[in-house]
Amino acid sequence: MPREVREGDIALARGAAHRAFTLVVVRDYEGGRVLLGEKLRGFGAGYYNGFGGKVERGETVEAAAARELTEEANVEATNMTRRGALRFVFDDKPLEPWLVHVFHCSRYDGEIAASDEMRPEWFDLDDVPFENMWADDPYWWPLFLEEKEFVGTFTFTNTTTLVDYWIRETKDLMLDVEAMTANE
Ligand SMILES: Nc1[nH]c(=O)nc2c1ncn2[C@H]1C[C@H](O)[C@@H](COP(=O)(O)OP(=O)(O)OP(=O)(O)O)O1
Repeated sequence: MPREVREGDIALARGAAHRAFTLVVVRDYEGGRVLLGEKLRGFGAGYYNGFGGKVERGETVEAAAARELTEEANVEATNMTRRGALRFVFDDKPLEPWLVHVFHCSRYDGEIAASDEMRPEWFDLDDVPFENMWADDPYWWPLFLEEKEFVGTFTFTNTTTLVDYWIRETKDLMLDVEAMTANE
């Protein structure tokens, strides 16, 4: 079982700067469903997850989130909001900690379609496949579904085994993101 720790108790591995990523979860309010994708290749292959990827040099986090959703699920978000910032610290690979910016989207243009990276699939809210998702997901999904903003840190060993974590709601997400990246 992963251990819950106090905020600040997780030292950043090697003091490395974060690598920024995005993660977009599409929610269909009328249908009571969320859209996830089965990752077909690369990091996290085999897991279901939201859509996202690396923020490219010179790109804003928002632009990266929109771009990745289009690349991976073939739709253009028309209302995306930032909802969380999750830091992932690994003791093996990758070496640098990740900062994943989580977004919520409930309206989009276009037809959802698979890409060579993701196979999209709708899930009822009470049937989210946590057994086939990253081990941190059960800790922040409740906050996401309750429309809260949240920040947290998760430490992994052997890339995918969750060792310890903290997670909390935030009333000022951007202030917390600034604090998390203050030394970069
Ligand atoms: N522990 C974790 N929990 C989670 O829910 N999502 C995670 C996660 N660790 C990584 N992610 C997400 C963040 C991001 O959306 C995705 C990883 O991004 P990718 O490796 O797919 O990046 P790119 O699409 O830029 O990669 P390439 O195009 O293959 O270079 O997985």
